[in-house]
Amino acid sequence: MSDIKQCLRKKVLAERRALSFDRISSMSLTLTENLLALPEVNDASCIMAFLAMPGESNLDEFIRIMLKKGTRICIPVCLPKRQMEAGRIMDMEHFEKGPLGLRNIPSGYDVIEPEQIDLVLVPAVACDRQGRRLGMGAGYYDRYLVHVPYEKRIAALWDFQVLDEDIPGEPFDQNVSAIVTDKRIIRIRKPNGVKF
Ligand SMILES: Nc1nc2c(c(=O)[nH]1)N(C=O)[C@@H](CNc1ccc(C(=O)N[C@@H](CCC(=O)O)C(=O)O)cc1)CN2
Ligand SMILES: Nc1ncnc2c1ncn2[C@@H]1O[C@H](COP(=O)(O)OP(=O)(O)OP(=O)(O)O)[C@@H](O)[C@H]1O
Repeated sequence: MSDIKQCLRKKVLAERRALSFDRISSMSLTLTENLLALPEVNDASCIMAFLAMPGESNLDEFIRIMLKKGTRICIPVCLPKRQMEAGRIMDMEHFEKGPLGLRNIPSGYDVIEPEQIDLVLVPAVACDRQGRRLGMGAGYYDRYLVHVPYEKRIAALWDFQVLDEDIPGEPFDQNVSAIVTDKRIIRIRKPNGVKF
């Protein structure tokens, strides 16, 4: 993996670790508002979200609102060989402790196939303006998003994680078509003839 990627990851993760509780609370509020303003969110009957690890963009309130509205919500479940599947959640309780401070669903969940998902909210350590994403470095999302059309992939992260500099692309990287933060909604212009 490129040194530039590793260096960027380290820098942004350090910024994330330094966030105060109050700052996270206020950023979560506006991120939730921006997500709720997306037509894709209102049109979806099934959304794959994620359960934030400490410091990460937090979708908890968004998920609660969508569950109340009757939208089906699923979250990533890590499988062997760095594969993932989408497990359905019915509420925001009863999780188990996973690595990196992640909350995992206990076994017995319903698996939702990628074809049934209308929108995937993708976590990222950083994104650039072209929709290239830098993740935790395990490639889980790169493998999963192959099964999800480009238009259905939207990154949800804190605004300072959107970088002005380009993230070096690698052949297996899967881009997102939009980025939602606590401050803005960025639509990525797909260059003519380019297939992601
Ligand atoms: N909220 C959220 N959920 C997510 C992701 C994410 O970025 N954010 N992922 C995005 O990809 C996947 C999880 N990614 C992971 C990436 C690395 C390790 C990992 O390195 N695990 C080490 C233990 C590390 C530790 O505890 O310090 C290991 O299993 O050995 C685990 C999960 C799926 N779920
Ligand atoms: N479709 C794929 N098939 C096989 N290997 C892959 C695939 N996609 C990515 N990888 C491998 O996964 C590793 C991690 O990729 P990368 O650094 O882009 O992860 P990331 O996007 O930062 O992490 P994540 O998706 O877990 O958040 C790379 O070394 C790459 O070789």
